[in-house]
Amino acid sequence: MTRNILIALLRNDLRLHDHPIFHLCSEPSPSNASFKQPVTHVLPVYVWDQRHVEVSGFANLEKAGKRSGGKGSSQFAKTRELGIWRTGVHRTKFINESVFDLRDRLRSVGSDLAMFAGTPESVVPSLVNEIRDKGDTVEAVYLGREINTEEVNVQKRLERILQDLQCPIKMFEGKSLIHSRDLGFPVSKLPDVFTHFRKQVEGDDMFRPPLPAPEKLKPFAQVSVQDSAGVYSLSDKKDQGLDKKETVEKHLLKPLLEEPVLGHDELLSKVFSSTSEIDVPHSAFPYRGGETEALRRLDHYFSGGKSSPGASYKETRNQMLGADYSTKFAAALAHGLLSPRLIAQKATQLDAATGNSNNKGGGYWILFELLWRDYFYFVGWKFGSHLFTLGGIEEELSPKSASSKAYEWKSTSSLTDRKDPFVRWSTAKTGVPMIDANMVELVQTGFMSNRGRQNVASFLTKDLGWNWRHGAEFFESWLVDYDPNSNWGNWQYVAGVGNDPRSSRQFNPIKQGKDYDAQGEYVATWLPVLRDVDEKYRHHPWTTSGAGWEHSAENHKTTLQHHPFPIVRDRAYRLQRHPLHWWKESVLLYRTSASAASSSNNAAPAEPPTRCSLIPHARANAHRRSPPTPGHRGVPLRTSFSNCQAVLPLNCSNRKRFVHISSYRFTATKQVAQLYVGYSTPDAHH
Ligand SMILES: Cc1cc2nc3c(=O)[nH]c(=O)nc-3n(C[C@H](O)[C@H](O)[C@H](O)COP(=O)(O)OP(=O)(O)OC[C@H]3O[C@@H](n4cnc5c(N)ncnc54)[C@H](O)[C@@H]3O)c2cc1C
Repeated sequence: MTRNILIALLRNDLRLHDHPIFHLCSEPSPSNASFKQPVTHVLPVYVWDQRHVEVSGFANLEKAGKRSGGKGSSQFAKTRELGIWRTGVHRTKFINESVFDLRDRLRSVGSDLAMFAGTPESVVPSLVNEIRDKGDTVEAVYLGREINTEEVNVQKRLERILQDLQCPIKMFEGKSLIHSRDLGFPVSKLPDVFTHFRKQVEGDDMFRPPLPAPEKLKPFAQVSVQDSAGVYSLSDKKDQGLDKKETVEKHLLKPLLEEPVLGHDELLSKVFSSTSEIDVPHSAFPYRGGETEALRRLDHYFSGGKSSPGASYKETRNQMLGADYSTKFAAALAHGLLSPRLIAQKATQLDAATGNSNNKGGGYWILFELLWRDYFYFVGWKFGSHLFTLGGIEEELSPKSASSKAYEWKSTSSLTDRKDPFVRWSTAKTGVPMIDANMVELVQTGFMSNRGRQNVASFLTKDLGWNWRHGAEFFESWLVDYDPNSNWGNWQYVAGVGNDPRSSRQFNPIKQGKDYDAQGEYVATWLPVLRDVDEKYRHHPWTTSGAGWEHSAENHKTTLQHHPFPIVRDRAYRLQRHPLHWWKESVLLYRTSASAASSSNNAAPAEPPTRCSLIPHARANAHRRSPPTPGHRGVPLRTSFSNCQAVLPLNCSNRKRFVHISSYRFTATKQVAQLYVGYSTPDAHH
């Protein structure tokens, strides 16, 4: 009997529940399955895409060439700017676990999964041809719709190739909480500010109910194809053990471990066992990939009514230690192990059960965050490739404002230069505990809390003035939950080139540390050297003596030999010719050191600020000025003080010279201040 086969190409939708394609392929066929001819068999297919994951660890694999979307053997799955692995060890392991879990789950409902490495544009047409050569028919190729540039290009190429083969292709939307057709406006009219978006879409019926997982699927279509460029069948290599999770993982990790990124082997060697299991005792993300584990986590988070972790989400979500302070659903969402609608349904049910249906319960706030995810998804859809450009989507939204800002992003010239500020940031050597601890956590576990992400992104882009795309690529490599829209969208947002661009979105990592990690437990967990430092000083160990910078530098040398000086101080030495940098860095260092404060020669306003962001044109002027000489009255800098947080110490010093903020004065609006930054000799200081 002729088989009529439906090919289901899976990408970031590795689950059975709320899966429109598996729903249509369930047995018996649901009433909305409008096939041309009755489908007799289904062929679920997963392809390890050579453009995203490095596949050269598989013996005799021939990579796809240009016609099939690849670049042959010259192609490595590396990022564009930094040239680091696009999918690092943690996410590679997680996806592999997820793929094998899906295979097991498919088997449990009477189906299976065909696994390949290469490109979908090579694999799918080969399958179509093979099926037809055997005298069977192909009903269609079904796949989940992706909206980002590269994925859209894959879809377009597939469409073209399948059109030539006269094989229908159909795409299904299943990534977002709200279906694009239910938004109430076309994606092109997406509001530019999140709050406006939320207010327009929020409501009791904003999301469709999730589809149930099929109890039985149509039988699996066994199809064998010959290996060729871009087509490397793992399922057909049982003799090499490539139908086993552990063997596939070993081959996938091989190139990543042989060529570690940025010297991170040092950090990773502490957590990798000889069997390449990763063991991190304090990991906030101790989870494996796969729908099975994701559903278990979902159940855990929402079980227990008022005492469930979900019920207290609003109060705990900004913490940084432990598994339950936030949902940890992001990785499951990124790879489609959990449907956002199932999470939203459970969150709503939790609020109803705990008497919190008034938008005040933990469930509501989880939904709120899922709307942020949706927002970035639709931003990615609307702005396409602008999600990835240096000028960001602001260039599209308001080109005038974007060009007036004239950011001077700094870039890394060599990843092997350990003194390079970006390399120090990415190897957890900035000397600022809140930043370094988060970076260690990321590299060792593949996860970082939202609080941490905001801080390290702000530090890289605002304190160091670094090219934000370097940071985004670094996150892409290391995050288990990497998602193009959430990652690049958030990086743009923090860098001030995305939606709602504001240059003042800058965090003070020391204050943030004190607010969210008061005892310094988080930083001491990931930077054990800080265990020996008094809790009060863990976020600024250089002030341990309490006597200001000079003494603390001595103290630092003796007690914190393995903890670097803050990078901002090092840079201050090197950038003496740029008064602006002096000023910025001095403020960063000294705003926490109460003992450094002394009086100003001008009358001080009642509440002098510490968090200052420069008005852009002052930045440009400051760069043009010649360096001030000792005794010079100072360089006037106009600053905006809308984010004031604490008292600004007025006199700042460093070992060789002293820089002081000699005076400041508020204008009538109290929004703008004139700041005079001057130098004096060490003798003159006391
Ligand atoms: C610079 C930067 C990069 C980021 N990169 C990613 C990324 O690649 N992938 C990713 O999923 N999230 C990213 N985020 C958003 C957020 O930090 C993570 O989603 C969150 O920390 C994951 O932990 P959780 O699942 O416990 O989140 P929870 O606090 O439990 O939130 C629940 C869910 O809401 C969504 N969510 C929460 N906050 C955001 C947000 N700001 N933007 C978009 N969705 C959000 C996530 O899907 C998350 O799983 C990034 C944030 C920043 C500042």
